[in-house]
Amino acid sequence: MANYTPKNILITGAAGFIASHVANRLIRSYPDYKIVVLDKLDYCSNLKNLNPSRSSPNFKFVKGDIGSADLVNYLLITESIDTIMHFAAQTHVDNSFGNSFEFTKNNIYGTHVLLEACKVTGQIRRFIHVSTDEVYGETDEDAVVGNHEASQLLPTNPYSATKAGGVDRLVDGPENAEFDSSNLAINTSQIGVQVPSSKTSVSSKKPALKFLIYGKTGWIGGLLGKLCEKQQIQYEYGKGRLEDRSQLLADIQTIKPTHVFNAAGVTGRPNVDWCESHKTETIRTNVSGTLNLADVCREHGLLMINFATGCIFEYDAKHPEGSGIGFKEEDTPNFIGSFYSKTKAMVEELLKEYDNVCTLRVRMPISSDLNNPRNFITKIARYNKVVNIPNSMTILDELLPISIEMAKRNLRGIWNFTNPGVVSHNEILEMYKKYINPEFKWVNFTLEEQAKVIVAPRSNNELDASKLKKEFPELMSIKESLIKYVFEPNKKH
Ligand SMILES: O=c1ccn([C@@H]2O[C@H](COP(=O)(O)OP(=O)(O)O[C@H]3O[C@H](CO)[C@@H](O)[C@H](O)[C@H]3O)[C@@H](O)[C@H]2O)c(=O)[nH]1
Repeated sequence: MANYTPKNILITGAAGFIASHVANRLIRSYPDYKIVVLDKLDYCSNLKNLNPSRSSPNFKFVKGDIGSADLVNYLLITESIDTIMHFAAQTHVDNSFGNSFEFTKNNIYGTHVLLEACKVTGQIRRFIHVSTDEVYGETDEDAVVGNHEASQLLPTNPYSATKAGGVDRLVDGPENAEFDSSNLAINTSQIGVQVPSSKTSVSSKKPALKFLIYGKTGWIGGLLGKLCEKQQIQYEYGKGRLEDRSQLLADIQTIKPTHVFNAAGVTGRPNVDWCESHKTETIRTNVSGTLNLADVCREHGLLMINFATGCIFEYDAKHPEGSGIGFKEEDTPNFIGSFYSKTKAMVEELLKEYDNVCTLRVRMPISSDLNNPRNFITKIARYNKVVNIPNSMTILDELLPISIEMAKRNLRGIWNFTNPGVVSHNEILEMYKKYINPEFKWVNFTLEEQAKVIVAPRSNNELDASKLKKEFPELMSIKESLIKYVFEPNKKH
């Protein structure tokens, strides 16, 4: 929660008196926040209240009822809502005597629908429920101490009774929810005077997540499963082939995941040169398959975390080697030297059209398992000759837990998924020598010499990891991470 800043806020009842002021103010003062307002435009609300915001790009109005679970779930998912400010309510006390059912429906059932949606989607970081001071009933005129948040609720009319009902449900909380809930009791007869909010954190409870992971036999897919077990997150591996839409549908229908991880794909054995001689197989899985899965997930309102590659760039005049100027998320790929990279760049471009996809650009992945033949360190330690070029790389031990957190935060779009900074082959092998084997020796060769022993050129680049660092300030630089996660735990000397 420490790093949480709202991005996409749902305001219910925003055409009403109080919420429209809040919505208009937020839209004006925070152009970076997307404000989605939901209101059924009942007798006590008026769309004109939102006139000041109508033309703002960060404003979206949806006419609808908070009592519709389908609508609320749909909105939370498609708009990537992370924060709810819940104002929608039937409020006219007099009406509540003759028409108490409407009050129960809106104020209790409606609130419960919202909370259930928080539980089901598992993506709401903060829920602010605007209530009323009337839940406390009458306070003696000569009372010395006013009501505090934990005071007994003694509503005296059907309206305040429904508000107390809604609040009760909120504070008890939907089980499994992981979000902060704040109750604001507002004295509507004296707008502007607010009882301070009480914060009830239920963040120690686990959210009801269920991950569907593709890539069971792969390195990253295998590690993800282990992480889920460690973090007690429910998960299952997909049985379907990515290129078979009906099998993917069957997986989603039987597993009913909250999120889908795609760590399936061909990267070639022993290396990407394999793709040069297996082009249709590469297309089938990496292109058709990935797009298929993204599309099926989109149809089901599911976020797909896609393990992609950053090997679609190479140093150029604007991003020269050693300059510290890395390629950013929005930069257009400029490396198509290998068939593998070429198709990956094409898929990335197409996936931009899918707003349910989070693309993670992994590079030269490294883990603490130095026996794994996929591990970049293992690879370069075994080659007869190695090139020596600084590159961005991904320390899986640090970054895979971050990918899970990204799913929980429902982050989308493209992310350079590497540790900040670069490290060269020789710098890694020096560390290898220091921590693992003091006898270790290696021979360097040039890219031209390397071209004679491999089929396709390899990409060398620096990715700008500042977007990831901003979201996860604790992210370590590549060299620090290498020492902490790989070399210290494997230290032999
Ligand atoms: O004789 C050699 C062969 C390769 N290399 C270098 O070793 C590194 C790894 O190359 P290679 O083993 O051929 O790996 P790739 O097949 O290019 O695989 C990398 O890129 C793939 C696609 O992104 C990822 O799936 C892999 O995990 C990642 O190691 C690169 O810097 C190469 O330039 C040498 O120094 N000497």
